[in-house]
Amino acid sequence: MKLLLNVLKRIHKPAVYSSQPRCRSSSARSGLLPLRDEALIVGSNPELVQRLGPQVEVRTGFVTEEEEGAFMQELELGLKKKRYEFDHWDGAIHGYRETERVMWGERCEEVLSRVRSGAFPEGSPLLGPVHILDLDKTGYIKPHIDSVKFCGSTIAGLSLLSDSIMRLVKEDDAEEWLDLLLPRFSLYILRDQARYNFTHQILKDEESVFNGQRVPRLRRISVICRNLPG
Ligand SMILES: O=C(O)CCC(=O)C(=O)O
Ligand SMILES: [Fe+2]
Ligand SMILES: [Mn+2]
Repeated sequence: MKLLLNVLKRIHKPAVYSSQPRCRSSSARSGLLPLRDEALIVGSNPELVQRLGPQVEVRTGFVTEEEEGAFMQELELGLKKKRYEFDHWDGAIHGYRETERVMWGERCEEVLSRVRSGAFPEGSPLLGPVHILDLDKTGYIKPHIDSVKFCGSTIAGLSLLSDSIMRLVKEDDAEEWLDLLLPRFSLYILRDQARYNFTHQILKDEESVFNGQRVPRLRRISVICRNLPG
C-alpha cells in the first residue's frame, strides 16, 4: 500500500509546469466544439478543438446518483480517516486526500469495468489500483503532466459530488488551451497528445468559470483509471 501511494506521489509530481494561459478574455473563447457535445469543451481556437477533439472526451451521466452513492459508501470511511493536505506548496495538488483501491464491491466494479471497456484499447494493460482523489471545496490541481514513467497513453476519470473545470494547456505554448466542463456524474478521457503534450489542471472554486459561466466547485471526488506505459 505504502509503495503504491509513493507511485501516486510520482504520478502527481509536477514534471512540467506551464504558465497560465494569457489569453483569457471571453472574446478569445471562440473554439466551440462543433461536432461533439459543444457545451462541454471550449478552446483557444476552433482548429485546436477540432484537432484535439478525438483525444478528449467528456461523457455526461456516466454514473447514476445511486452508483455515486455506492462509491461514497465504499470510500468515505477510509477517506475520513485522512486529513486534507494543504501545506505542500511545491506539489501539484492542494487541499486533497487520496487513496487507491484494487478490490471493489459489485456495484462499483460494474461501473469500473464500464470505464475500462469504454476508455482503454482492448488488451491494454492497466495500472492495477484505481486512484481516488478527494479535493476539498478549497482544493485544486495545478497544471501538470502525469508521469510518463508510471502511466500510459490514457487517463479516464469519473467526477463525483461536484462539477468542475479541467483546463488543458499546451506544454510549449500557453496560448493553446482547452477547457472541459466536467459535470458531476461524468467520465472524462484524455488520450495521446492531450495527455502527453498538454498539462491538465482542475480549477479552484474562485476561478471556476466555463465559457463565461460560473461553475461552483464543491468537494469533488475523482475515481481515476490509467493504463501502463507501453
Ligand atoms: O481529479 C482528476 O480528475 C485529475 C487528477 C489528476 O490529475 C492526477 O491525479 O494526476
Ligand atoms: Fe494528473
Ligand atoms: Mn510537497
